[in-house]
Amino acid sequence: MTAINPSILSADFANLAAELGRIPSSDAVHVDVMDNHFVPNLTMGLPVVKAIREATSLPLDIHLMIDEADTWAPGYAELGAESVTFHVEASQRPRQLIRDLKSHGAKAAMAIKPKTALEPHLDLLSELDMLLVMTVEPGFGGQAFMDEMLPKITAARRAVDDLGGEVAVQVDGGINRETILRAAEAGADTFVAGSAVFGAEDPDAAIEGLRQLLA
Ligand SMILES: O=C(CO)[C@@H](O)[C@H](O)COP(=O)(O)O
Repeated sequence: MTAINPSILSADFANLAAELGRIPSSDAVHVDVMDNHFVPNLTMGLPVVKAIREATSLPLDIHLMIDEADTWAPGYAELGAESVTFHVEASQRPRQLIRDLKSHGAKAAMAIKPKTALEPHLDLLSELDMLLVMTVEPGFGGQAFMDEMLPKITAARRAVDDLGGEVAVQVDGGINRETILRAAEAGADTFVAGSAVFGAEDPDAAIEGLRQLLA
């Protein structure tokens, strides 16, 4: 099963409800929460994500690029997100956090930055619903896909397959019509795309276009 999750970081923030209406065929809406500490950019927090939750019936895939994930992440699960992704670099007790997210009914996902090695964190894999391999330095949309992350995606896929294949492997950053197949062939199954979707005249057609490339 593959999924295309458009990132609203590239949407018009002054018209978010209307923008959500332009992506009805999304598998989930990817929401980038940034705190200007963990990453050098600031987007939104719980009140805005709550408003997004109320403005759409699409599942929400929350990507937290924030410090103190252990404190803040459960709140996003509580408001009804389908999945909540925390960065392993921002959690002091990831195993407990995964349990907390699940106890609030959300899927638990963990992200790793490009410079973070995967192997030291693979012991958490069996408890996760999704692993996000960042394919750009987190913080901004519109960056180029880092081909040097392909081996990390493959390593993640192998580790997931060894466990029985229940954990999704998500990629985020620079995913577009040129790069999506490379990421898929390396082992990704869940694709976040910001500028490739919201930069298109018809965002929903852009989602369908990406899907067809994977078919
Ligand atoms: O998390 C991030 C950036 O840190 C992403 O979700 C971006 O929003 C992806 O944008 P594109 O690279 O697809 O334009």
